[in-house]
Amino acid sequence: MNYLNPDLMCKLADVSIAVIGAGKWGQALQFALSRNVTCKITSRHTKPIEHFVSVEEALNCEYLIFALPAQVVRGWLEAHFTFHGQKILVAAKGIEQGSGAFLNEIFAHYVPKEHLSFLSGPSFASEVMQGLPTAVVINSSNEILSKEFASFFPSFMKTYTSKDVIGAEVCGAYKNVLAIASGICDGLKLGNNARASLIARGLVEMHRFGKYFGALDETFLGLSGAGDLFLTASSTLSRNYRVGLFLAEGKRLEDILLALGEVAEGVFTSEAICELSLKHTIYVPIAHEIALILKGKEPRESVRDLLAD
Ligand SMILES: NC(=O)C1=CN([C@@H]2O[C@H](COP(=O)(O)OP(=O)(O)OC[C@H]3O[C@@H](n4cnc5c(N)ncnc54)[C@H](OP(=O)(O)O)[C@@H]3O)[C@@H](O)[C@H]2O)C=CC1
Ligand SMILES: O=C(CO)COP(=O)(O)O
Repeated sequence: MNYLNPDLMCKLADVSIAVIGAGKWGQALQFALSRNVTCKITSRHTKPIEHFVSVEEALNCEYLIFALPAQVVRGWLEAHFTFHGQKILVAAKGIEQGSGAFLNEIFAHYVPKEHLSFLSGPSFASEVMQGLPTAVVINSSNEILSKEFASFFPSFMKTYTSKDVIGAEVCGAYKNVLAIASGICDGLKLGNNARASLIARGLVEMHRFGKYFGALDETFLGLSGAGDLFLTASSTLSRNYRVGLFLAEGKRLEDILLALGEVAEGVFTSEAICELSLKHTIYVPIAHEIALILKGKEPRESVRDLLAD
């Protein structure tokens, strides 16, 4: 059943929109948007998906949704993208390792700010793929753009809008690191008290980090912050949480990532957060310990250090 009014449905029929990146999230977003619009999709590898098109054809669409891992976005834009008025929704969640650049900073080299928006909130691709109720936030300095993208989403996905781009970005990226921490905590069987404390302290830590970059308090209490953190840090559906579980079992990171076969952004973002916190003197003890564990530190030693801190 579609409850959209007939005028809006006529307009939606003409929308030209494509998803860039046919991984788990890209395919789930295409599935969701296809309830209302004809949504094309493209990817590095050709896939047998309806409305799969070439990169060139996708880039000719008026609306583009980027569902690529954060670490490859800059290279992809450099290789393929020319701006000719497209409106963009960035669906990735991560901070670039090495530069410490936020995605809005990377995209700003290619696209004017008023053409950019960012998706956030608790949204496992596998549940969106089943049409289960999901709430997300579209964040942009351009509220008209946020509302345009919001109008494309199906009724099972409730969309909110916000102007706090940096807040949404920090929350989406930081919670992946905290999900690894939570997976480690559960993998070590430290108990429910420990996990709740870790998630609560994690929320304080990501708030402190985000405030430094100008994020709004309310973003951390809402869907983008607490919502996505609670989801990801407490479910084996999360790839980042599963990375943590396997690290606690003593598995090697290379083997974990190979077996995962999908991106776990927290692995790279933990390093980016450490780089930024060092540069700007921000206290980020959990992200710091996760970065050390990913480089080989014994997880139990990190727990001891965090408790002693
Ligand atoms: N999965 C989820 O539940 C959610 C994911 N996200 C975020 O969305 C982003 C994408 O995640 P997800 O789709 O799940 O990840 P996947 O690992 O499932 O897919 C990654 C996609 O990126 C493409 N890709 C990988 N490396 C390159 C490269 N070097 N050049 C071009 N394309 C590349 C792959 O293309 P190909 O398959 O053609 O090789 C694939 O389409 C991440 O930032 C993630 O945090 C956000 C919310 C929910
Ligand atoms: O961002 C997500 C849900 O909102 C997906 O988390 P994972 O990448 O850890 O699976």
